[in-house]
Amino acid sequence: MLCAEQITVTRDGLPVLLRVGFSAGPACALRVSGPNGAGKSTLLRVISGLKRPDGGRVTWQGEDIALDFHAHALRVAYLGHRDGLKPDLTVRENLAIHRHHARCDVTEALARLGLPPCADVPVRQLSAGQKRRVALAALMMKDAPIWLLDEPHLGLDAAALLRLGDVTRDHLREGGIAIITTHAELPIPFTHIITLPERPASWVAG
Ligand SMILES: Nc1ncnc2c1ncn2[C@@H]1O[C@H](COP(=O)(O)OP(=O)(O)OP(=O)(O)O)[C@@H](O)[C@H]1O
Repeated sequence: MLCAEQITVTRDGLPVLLRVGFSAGPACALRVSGPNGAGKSTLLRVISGLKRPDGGRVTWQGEDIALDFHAHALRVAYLGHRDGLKPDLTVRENLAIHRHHARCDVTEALARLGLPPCADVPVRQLSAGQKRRVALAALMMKDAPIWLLDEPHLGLDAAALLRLGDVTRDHLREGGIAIITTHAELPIPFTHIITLPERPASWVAG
């Protein structure tokens, strides 16, 4: 069970998140919604352990993730706005980086995201949507129970959105957790939704 308890984050002395909480167990698909600037990406970074909250805590199986960030990083697969790929390596070589302790091999990951035609192309030559597919293939290779997807639909065409839905549903069927920020309709059976409120004007530094 993953729990966020009373998460508060401030920037420049002003709150971005104020006492946000949720629990997510096996097969939970949590949609995080809210207007631009509401703190969705910030919440994902806190759950990933990349950002420490100013108040509250995140726990996994009842234990504060702050006790061992290295262990937490191993259980999280995070897709941020940037794809985190190595531009001079081919698609296949980028995925091969994740082959140790992977939940599937490179060939399967390529196939699941429709990437075989560009498997041997350097990533820098790919379109934005193709890069996003590679990032998703890398994510599904990681044997991690917690998926954190920050606007995963960006750049994806209709076929790729269906593939995103397929791999996410498989992850949920295997007992995984998916926490997803999105402004789009995704083919994912969300079981929980949290909506972050718009930041009051008095909270936004001007
Ligand atoms: N590096 C930063 N320094 C200062 N303030 C920041 C920084 N990053 C984000 N913020 C503030 O935190 C607020 C929340 O940002 P965040 O990226 O979490 O929002 P979001 O809900 O993901 O927005 P969007 O829908 O536009 O992606 C923003 O309004 C911004 O004012």
